[in-house]
Amino acid sequence: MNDMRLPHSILPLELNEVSFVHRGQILLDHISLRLEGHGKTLIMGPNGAGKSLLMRLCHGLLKPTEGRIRWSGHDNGKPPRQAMVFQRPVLLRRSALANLTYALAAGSTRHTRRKPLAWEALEHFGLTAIAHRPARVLSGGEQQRLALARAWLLKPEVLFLDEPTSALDPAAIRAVEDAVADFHRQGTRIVMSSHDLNQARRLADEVVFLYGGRLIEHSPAEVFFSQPQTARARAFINGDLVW
Ligand SMILES: Nc1ncnc2c1ncn2[C@@H]1O[C@H](COP(=O)(O)OP(=O)(O)OP(=O)(O)O)[C@@H](O)[C@H]1O
Repeated sequence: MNDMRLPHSILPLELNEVSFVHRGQILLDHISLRLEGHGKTLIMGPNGAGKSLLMRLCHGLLKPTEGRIRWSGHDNGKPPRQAMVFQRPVLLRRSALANLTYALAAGSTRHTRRKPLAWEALEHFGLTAIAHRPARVLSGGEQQRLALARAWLLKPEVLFLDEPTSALDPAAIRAVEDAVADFHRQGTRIVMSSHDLNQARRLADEVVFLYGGRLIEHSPAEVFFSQPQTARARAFINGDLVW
């Protein structure tokens, strides 16, 4: 597949004082963040810190209560060249192959191109043997690879992954991490949340650390892991309970 970067980039992604409030509870609190370049950003933080919410807002599934999210300087809502993979993949009650051809149809790919492209993606993600199986009976690892194959077909410039490996065994985790590296090699900007410190050390170029809905640190991975700036990040890295 060709380099996924196109001449007119949707980056930088800029969040300016973004808050998300639900029933009077501040779940994300004045987050300002700028993502650009070609790195892999790991969003880290304890349960309930707001990692998923932050990515859903960036992806355009939710609207901020306050503040502004801009792609490449525009407030135009969801830009087309970004995709999201969830912890539990959302798949249609159809075969694996049909999940892919459906996504291509929704993206208005010509009818005659859909099956060849879908087979190419199945092959790329090692899924040809299960092409005709209903997506919902696939194992967790196969479902996640199918979700990645679907995202791959969209050629996203930015890929959000919300704890994509949290329910998987080591071999399936490896397959997802290899796929993430593959996306990145093809030019896709990665933004991924994870609880797993080892995984973050393996993958991250930079870390965004959230705590209680606030952005506490945003730094290069080597700085975050060797010289965290806050006691909370230090405790998190040491595996202490963070309250
Ligand atoms: N769409 C929503 N509407 C209202 N509240 C929400 C919504 N999504 C999440 N929340 C709440 O916001 C808080 C942060 O949730 P979020 O899922 O972003 O945390 P997280 O850091 O991803 O946690 P985990 O690591 O457990 O997945 C939680 O208290 C959650 O109940």
